[in-house]
Amino acid sequence: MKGHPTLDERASHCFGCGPANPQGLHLSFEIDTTHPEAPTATAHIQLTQLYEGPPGYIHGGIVATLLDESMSKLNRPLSVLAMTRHMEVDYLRPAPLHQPLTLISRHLRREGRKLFHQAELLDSEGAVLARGKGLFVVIDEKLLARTGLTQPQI
Ligand SMILES: CCCCC/C=C\C/C=C\C/C=C\C/C=C\CCCC(=O)SCCNC(=O)CCNC(=O)[C@H](O)C(C)(C)COP(=O)(O)OP(=O)(O)OC[C@H]1O[C@@H](n2cnc3c(N)ncnc32)[C@H](O)[C@@H]1OP(=O)(O)O
Repeated sequence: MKGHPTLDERASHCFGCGPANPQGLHLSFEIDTTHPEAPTATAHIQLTQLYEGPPGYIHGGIVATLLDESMSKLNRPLSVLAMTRHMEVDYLRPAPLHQPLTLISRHLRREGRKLFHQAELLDSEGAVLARGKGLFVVIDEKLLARTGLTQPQI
């Protein structure tokens, strides 16, 4: 790694998706840009007891993390660097550990530097366990430069 690290290099310890974080969730997403104005991001997950909240179920903070991470993955296909400014979560049903679940996010609309996304956590039968809505705000170059980061190829 020479010179300033790129964002991808610095993100390798991201709790949600960083491959180098031994404590992280190691989420991996498939991005679908069939409709470039409305990309989606999908991940297939199955969590262990490390992430337990209520006995047998995923901790609510982890559910929020899953939804946040999933929505954040829509920013790059939309060619922006953005951070979560506001998000809300509906916990509809307890999300079980040790079972295959699907995480899917989609871009809803953009208003200037504000991007509105949505994400859902689904069980294997397609029932929605949790839904998040997020406002992501495009970060400016000054904030990025303050962290010593350079832009990735987006
Ligand atoms: C620090 C550099 C980071 C560089 C990396 C950047 C991106 C990351 C990309 C890849 C990273 C790889 C791994 C992924 C990592 C994490 C994934 C999950 C994502 C996250 O986990 S990321 C962490 C949590 N995140 C934060 O740590 C943000 C802290 N925050 C800030 O740093 C500032 O907040 C900022 C810069 C975001 C904006 O700051 P700001 O000063 O420019 O803008 P302001 O806050 O004023 O709001 C803007 C407009 O939102 C409107 N507004 C507010 N609330 C509203 C609501 N409820 N409904 C409707 N509109 C609302 C206002 O009304 C205004 O609207 P308007 O402009 O029209 O007036």
